[in-house]
Amino acid sequence: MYTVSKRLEVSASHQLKLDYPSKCQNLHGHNWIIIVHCRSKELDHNGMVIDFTIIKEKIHGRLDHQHINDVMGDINSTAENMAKWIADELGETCFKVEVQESEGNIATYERD
Ligand SMILES: Nc1nc2c(c(=O)[nH]1)N=C([C@H](O)[C@H](O)COP(=O)(O)OP(=O)(O)OP(=O)(O)O)CN2
Ligand SMILES: [Zn+2]
Repeated sequence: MYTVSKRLEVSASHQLKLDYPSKCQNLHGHNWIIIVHCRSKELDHNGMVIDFTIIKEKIHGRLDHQHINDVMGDINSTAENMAKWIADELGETCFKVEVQESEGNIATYERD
């Protein structure tokens, strides 16, 4: 099994939809650190699990300097939901995504 990991930095804005009062409902921003992990038993004909540049285009290209709520539509822009959304964007080869919102706040999504 081969594994590749790609670290991305995404500067963007969001606001959470919550059923309790919170400062996080206000428009604010983060410099998210996102680590994407992809794996495959076989390499493609280019000798890759997935091209790092493709990961950057698909994720950084969609999220950086955007309003995350607009990109994710009806999905609440929590770090947990962002991690799942990123995994779904990349497809089956992506088995784990870590989303770090700030130094102490990290969410991880892993496929079963
Ligand atoms: N489980 C989750 N909890 C929270 C999320 C989330 O995505 N998943 N997100 C937020 C907000 O986005 C908010 O911006 C972060 O809140 P907070 O922890 O207060 O963030 P700080 O950067 O101020 O954290 P410090 O620990 O004070 O540095 C809230 N909760
Ligand atoms: Zn936030």
